[in-house]
Amino acid sequence: MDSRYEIQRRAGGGSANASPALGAQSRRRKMPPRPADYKLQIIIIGSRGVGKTSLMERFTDDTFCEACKSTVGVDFKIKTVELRGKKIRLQIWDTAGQERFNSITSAYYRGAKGIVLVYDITKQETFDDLPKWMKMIDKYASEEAELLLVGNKLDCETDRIITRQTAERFTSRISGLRFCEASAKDNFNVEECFLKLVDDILAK
Ligand SMILES: Nc1nc2c(ncn2[C@@H]2O[C@H](COP(=O)(O)OP(=O)(O)OP(=O)(O)O)[C@@H](O)[C@H]2O)c(=O)[nH]1
Repeated sequence: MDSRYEIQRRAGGGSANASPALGAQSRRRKMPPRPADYKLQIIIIGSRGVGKTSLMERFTDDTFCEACKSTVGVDFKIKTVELRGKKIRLQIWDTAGQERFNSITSAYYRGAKGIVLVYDITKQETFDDLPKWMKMIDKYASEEAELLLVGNKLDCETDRIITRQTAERFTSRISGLRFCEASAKDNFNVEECFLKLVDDILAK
């Protein structure tokens, strides 16, 4: 993985300047955490059951839930990362995939600097829904927002319906849309996808 993509460790930062007389434990207690240089909001959207919550939880807590409850409305988690020498506090919004929540979830698009649009590589309908989600982005999100399409459940390769080429063809028709495949279950490419998005936001 690119060495720039270094996840911030909660404890120990900046302890080299502390008095040598202090033990490691007290140094940790005395040092106030360095405030974040940037605060960014990222929103995860896509059809029901594609793995939005699972991707968020894998990225923020490194956990995976086999039988998660469907998201009602919106939920969020915080994760702090270091990229390009900056400390960035990410607020990640996980939205419900069910259409009946669209009026609630659409309110969260505007503030997002990054949008993660997810489909399930084993479910045709979740890919067919992408134009509908793109319309939601056009309608509610900032034009400045960075967009990332994620084909999730890569661990289910034998059940794959949507080829990588098909998804790449879709991506190439939409300016500024990036693409990656990942598995929240196997923890494959999840961190890389999120960090690439954040890096693109910072580069802007
Ligand atoms: N095999 C596999 N299953 C996954 C993966 N990611 C999520 N799942 C499963 O897919 C189901 C739905 O996952 P969620 O994360 O709840 O999906 P969601 O998109 O948040 O769903 P809604 O909240 O209903 O919109 C769960 O049973 C997960 O365990 C993955 O990468 N691989």
